[in-house]
Amino acid sequence: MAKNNLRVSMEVGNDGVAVIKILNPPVNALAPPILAGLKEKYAEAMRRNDVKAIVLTGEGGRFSGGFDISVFGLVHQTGDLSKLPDVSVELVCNTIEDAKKPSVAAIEGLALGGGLELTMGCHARIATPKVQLGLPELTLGVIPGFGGTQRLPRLVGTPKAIEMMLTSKFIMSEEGNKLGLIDAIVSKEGLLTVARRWALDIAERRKPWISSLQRTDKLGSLSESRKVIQAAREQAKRTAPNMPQHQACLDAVEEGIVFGGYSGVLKEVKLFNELVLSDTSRGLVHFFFAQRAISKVPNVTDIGLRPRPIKKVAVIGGGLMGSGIATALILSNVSVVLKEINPEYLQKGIKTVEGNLRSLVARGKLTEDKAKKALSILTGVLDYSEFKHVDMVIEAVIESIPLKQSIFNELEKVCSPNCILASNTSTIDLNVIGEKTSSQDRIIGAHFFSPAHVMPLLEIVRTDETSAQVILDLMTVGKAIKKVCVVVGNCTGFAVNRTFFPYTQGAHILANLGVDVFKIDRLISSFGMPMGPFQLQDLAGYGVAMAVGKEFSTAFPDRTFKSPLVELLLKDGRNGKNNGKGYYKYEKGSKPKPDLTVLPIIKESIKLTNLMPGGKPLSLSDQEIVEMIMFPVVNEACRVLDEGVVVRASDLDVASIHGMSFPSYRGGLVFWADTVGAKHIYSSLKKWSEMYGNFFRPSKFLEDRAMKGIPLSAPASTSQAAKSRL
Ligand SMILES: C[C@H](O)CC(=O)SCCNC(=O)CCNC(=O)[C@H](O)C(C)(C)COP(=O)(O)OP(=O)(O)OC[C@H]1O[C@@H](n2cnc3c(N)ncnc32)[C@H](O)[C@@H]1OP(=O)(O)O
Repeated sequence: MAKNNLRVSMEVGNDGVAVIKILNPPVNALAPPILAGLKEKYAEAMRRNDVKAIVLTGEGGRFSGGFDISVFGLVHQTGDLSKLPDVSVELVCNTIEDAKKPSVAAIEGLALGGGLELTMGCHARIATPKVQLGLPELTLGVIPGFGGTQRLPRLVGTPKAIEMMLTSKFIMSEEGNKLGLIDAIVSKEGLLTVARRWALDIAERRKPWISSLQRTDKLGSLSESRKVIQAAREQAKRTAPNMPQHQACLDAVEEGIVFGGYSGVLKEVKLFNELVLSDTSRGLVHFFFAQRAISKVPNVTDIGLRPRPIKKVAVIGGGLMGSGIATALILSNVSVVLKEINPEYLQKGIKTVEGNLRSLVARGKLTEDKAKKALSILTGVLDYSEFKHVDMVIEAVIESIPLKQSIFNELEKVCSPNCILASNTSTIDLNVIGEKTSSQDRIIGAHFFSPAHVMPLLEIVRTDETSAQVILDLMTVGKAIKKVCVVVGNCTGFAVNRTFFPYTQGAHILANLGVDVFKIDRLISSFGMPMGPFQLQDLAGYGVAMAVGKEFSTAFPDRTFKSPLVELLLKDGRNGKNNGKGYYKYEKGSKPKPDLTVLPIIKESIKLTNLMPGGKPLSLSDQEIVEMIMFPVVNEACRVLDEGVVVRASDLDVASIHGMSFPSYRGGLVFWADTVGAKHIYSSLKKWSEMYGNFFRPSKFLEDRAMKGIPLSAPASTSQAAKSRL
């Protein structure tokens, strides 16, 4: 964030209105100097006799994106809470709300978090159309801390306020106006004029002088409010079991309703200060900045290149992946030519796209109109004649090297020389795919995760030859279709699948050591993964497990564990969720239930592998079970970092969260590993490798860092950087 031009200005007009303006591009974050500046300007406005009222606004078309999140980072590093200025009582209550001159907020663009909280301390709020209003603090592991938990319920009612805070979703100014959060919506041109007049009207008592904190008219009765809060508590227990900020937010709301707004404000500050220091906040704040860092790719985004427009994309293959990719593109207004090899497959592909859109409409995520519009820019084709007009091709056919090579060979002939040639392969080396072409500079991996129109991650895989322009173009398309794009180097499994291949294998080792598979799944779910490794395998289907297992055992034979279990399950007629029979039973309309008839099959596998020391099942603590599954994943992440497959460790954090649903409140895989400590991970893996074999053998990178006490996330040394694949 640019710090040099950060300031608060004040201009007093002939009408007696002081316009106080926040300037801290790009989002007018409320950094400590801005908050100090606000206090200073307010003091001046109170002193000056020529000031009757105040308009508070933001420069550059945005009111404010809230408190400066980098200050949380500083608090996390130092543990020093004094870095958090007293804003809630000092500035919002005493300086703005209880002032002897009224304030009106003039809001453009967005008012989020502390930004919205400042406006709620004002005596009225005027906004332009389509302003984003919200309190997303829970996504940072804290609660609103400038009085938001008190004033929002008083302005929009308790149920809506709780919904807005617990989901962290913003509303638009139009809805805010209906709810009573916004007093009037006016055009951009009229904003300051109306706000000034409104402020004077309050000062001269033509309009009511309302302090939000004193209001009670929207709170409803105590018993009603308690019911709403209790229901929210129950829901949060289910949806956010490991996140303390949800219950804390409800505690603050409840305090204010029971004991009054000011008590609520004091409770809120207390809870806020406790939460800022929590591991959850540390993880989520790290994740916030990590997500923003991925868009900065050295020698790609910092060399003055401009993205070329990508308006039309050809997708080859209408299977699950191809049709998902096509859906993602047309949903964001990118025209798609979907190619298949015969009318039957083509029809099936188009039907899948239609089905994807229908299910989004059914879930209220898309309107009928938008679905129709999206379909209107999809064309099905059986040959390459349309390809000369496309800006990019994404190949999404089965994982066959000769097939992919022949397709890329053909593409080179039929596409324009500037067309980007992308493959959605999840395993095959891109250099091999492009081997028979002379277009290596425009060949790139576009690795979507299934279902491609739902999963947020797009791994952009570059080779040594891929040009910076092509990488930038794919990053731009990815962003346009609302994907989180992480640029990675070329290796088996790329960053995510490579890092996580030991996840299932570790689980299989434990199963073969006699640990209950359902217990493993339960513990891994409580760790924060959406489901355990066995349920995940059921979901993906055993065919995938076999294919992926083969790929990794070829690439990394020294450390793959070959479990006979999947083959035995297949032999028993099980194929996971696909046929309703796996480790779990799948019946329509009910949750998967552990299928105890799988136990003899696991026993057979145990017999074949003969891993159990003395033939007895291993007795492990819950923590050891989680660690024996997650530490090998960290170990592989270390190799990925060592080989420079990602630009920075935090990219792997983002990729693990968006690609594998690793819990965001743990900050991502590497961040979490550093909270556990390299030393403990290393010594545990070393011990297990001696007991159970090479699968657990710690990598050199992990060993080095553990010995030297360097965090795994620390940037690579010069010698390591030299090996980078990026
Ligand atoms: C006490 C209070 O209750 C506590 C708080 O207020 S906590 C803060 C609550 N506010 C938020 O959570 C909003 C966080 N910001 C956002 O969601 C989005 O940045 C946004 C919707 C404001 C803008 O999105 P977008 O236009 O896509 O820009 P985006 O790339 O995210 O951000 C632009 C830059 O501003 C920075 N930024 C955004 N909000 C920031 C904030 N509140 N503090 C510090 N930096 C911030 C980003 O890190 C990024 O910096 P970079 O260019 O150096 O990478």
